[in-house]
Amino acid sequence: MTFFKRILDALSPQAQPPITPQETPMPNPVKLAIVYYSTYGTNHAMANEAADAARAAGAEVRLLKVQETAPQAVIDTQDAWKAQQERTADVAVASPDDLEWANAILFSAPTRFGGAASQIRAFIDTLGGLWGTGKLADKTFSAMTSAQNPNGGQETTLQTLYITAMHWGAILVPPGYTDPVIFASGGNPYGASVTANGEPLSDADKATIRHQAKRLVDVTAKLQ
Ligand SMILES: Cc1cc2nc3c(=O)[nH]c(=O)nc-3n(C[C@H](O)[C@H](O)[C@H](O)COP(=O)(O)O)c2cc1C
Repeated sequence: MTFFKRILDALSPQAQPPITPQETPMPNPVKLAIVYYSTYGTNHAMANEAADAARAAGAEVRLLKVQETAPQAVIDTQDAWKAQQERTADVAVASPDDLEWANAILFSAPTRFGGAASQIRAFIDTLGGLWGTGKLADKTFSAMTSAQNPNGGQETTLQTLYITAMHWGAILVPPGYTDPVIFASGGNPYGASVTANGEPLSDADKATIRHQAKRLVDVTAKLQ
C-alpha cells in the first residue's frame, strides 16, 4: 500500500464511523440535580419531564425525591398519597452530597398555603453544613411548582425558593419570557406553575417545563 493510498483510506467516509449526537459525549457535561417533593404525583411528573429535557440537552441528571416527613399513619389514610409513595419507592432520596455534586439545581415542590411543601423545606434545612463551607455557591438554580388553583400561590412559592437560593450565592435561572411557550402555560416568568387538577400534564405545561430545564442546562454550560 502506498503512502498516499493509506492517507486516502484514512480520510474516506467509510473509515470514519458516522457520529450521531447521542454518541458525542459532552466533554464537560452539566451535572443537574432535580430535587422534588410530590404527594399526589404532579411534581413527580414535572421532575420527570424536566429530567428528560435536560438529558436531551446533554446534561448528566440525578432525579431525586426528598425524604417524606409525614407519619406513615397519616399517609395511609389517603389512597392517592399512598399510591404515589409506592410508585416512587425506587427513586433515590436527595442528600446534601447530591447538591455538592451538581453544578445546576432544579427544585419542584407543591404549593402549600403560598409556600413550598414542608418536606422540601426540611431538606433545605439539612444544607447548613454545605452552605457553611461555601459549597452551595456559584451553582445555577431554577424552581417549579404546582397548586390546585391557577392563582393559588405559585408565584410566592417560587419566590421563596429563589430567596433561599440567593442565600446560597446561587445564580438564578428563571424562564422569564424567553420563549412563547411560557405564555401558553399561564405566563409565570418565575418558573413552571402547573394547576394540579388530577389530570396528566398538559402539552403547554410540558413545553414550559422542557424549556425551563433546557435553558438551565444551556446557561450552566455557558458559565462552565
Ligand atoms: C396542606 C395543603 C395546603 C395547600 N395549599 C394550597 C394553596 O395555598 N393553594 C392552592 O392552590 N393549592 C394548595 N394546595 C394544593 C396543592 O398545591 C396540590 O395538592 C399540589 O400542587 C399537588 O402537587 P403534587 O401532586 O405534586 O403533590 C394545598 C394542599 C395541601 C395538602
